[in-house]
Amino acid sequence: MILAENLTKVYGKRPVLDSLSFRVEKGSITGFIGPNGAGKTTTIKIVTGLLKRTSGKVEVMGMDPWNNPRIYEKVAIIFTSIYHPQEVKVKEYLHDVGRVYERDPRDLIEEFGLTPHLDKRLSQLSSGLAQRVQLVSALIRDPDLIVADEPTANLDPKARLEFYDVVGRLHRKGVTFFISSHILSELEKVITHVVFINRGRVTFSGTINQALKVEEGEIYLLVDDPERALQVLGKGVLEGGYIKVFGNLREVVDLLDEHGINVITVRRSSLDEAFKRFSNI
Ligand SMILES: Nc1ncnc2c1ncn2[C@@H]1O[C@H](COP(=O)(O)OP(=O)(O)OP(=O)(O)O)[C@@H](O)[C@H]1O
Repeated sequence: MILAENLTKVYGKRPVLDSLSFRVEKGSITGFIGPNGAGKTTTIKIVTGLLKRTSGKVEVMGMDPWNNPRIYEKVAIIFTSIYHPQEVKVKEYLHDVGRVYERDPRDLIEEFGLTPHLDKRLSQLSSGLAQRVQLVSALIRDPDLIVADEPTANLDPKARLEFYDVVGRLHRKGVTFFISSHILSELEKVITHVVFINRGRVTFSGTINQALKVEEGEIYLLVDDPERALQVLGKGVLEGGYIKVFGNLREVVDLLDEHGINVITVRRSSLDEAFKRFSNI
């Protein structure tokens, strides 16, 4: 869906992106993770055709995004807040987008519970509601790919969960996501792939399972027979329904499997720790 090869961006003489290479697989929810100033926004602007790269290759759905309005037919962008004149009313904004993409937005407005808010001005919306309006405006074009730059940065925890709920729902309908964030805790639950960036360099790119793979560490397991699992393992404790055990994930899961115990969910070290490990922080 997205391919970047040796992508660089230099501002003046300052290199901000240093030979970035990564992929966003079709059908994935890829988290783009790095601290402030790492280069996430710069990368996202290049990928969505808003900024010209200095060198390297970028393809989005097989197209070079620079100077290519065709990518906006199938790619939608979501920012932290709506970049649009704030005195405009929700209904004017969404109907205008609908006219551009020749689609009636009324079903989406209803589906996303925006009907009672249509007469509000964008400036009057709570951040959660504003983000829902942005999502609907993105969905009007029926995108195959949604690129989001820190979409939850302004949201309270409840609105963040709602946002990722919608992401999960759209993903099941086939939309691919590339989402930048430095708030990792909720991203971890929803993403399938991850690209770590630090100081303009990609430090890791792969599946979430690869990113969280640790040789030995603390593992949390949800199994169908926790009592027997503890007996089989000969170590570990039960914590809020999960078995917490220190060990090698592969060995632990294989051992339980040999004894016919079904592992329902595995949780390992957090994305935060993985990012630090890959970035040598
Ligand atoms: N127009 C510009 N001119 C010069 N330097 C810039 C420009 N835009 C961004 N930078 C610099 O490039 C670096 C990367 O910025 P970028 O906004 O891409 O990072 P980021 O990972 O998105 O961080 P944040 O979460 O803070 O936005 C920063 O050091 C920033 O100061």
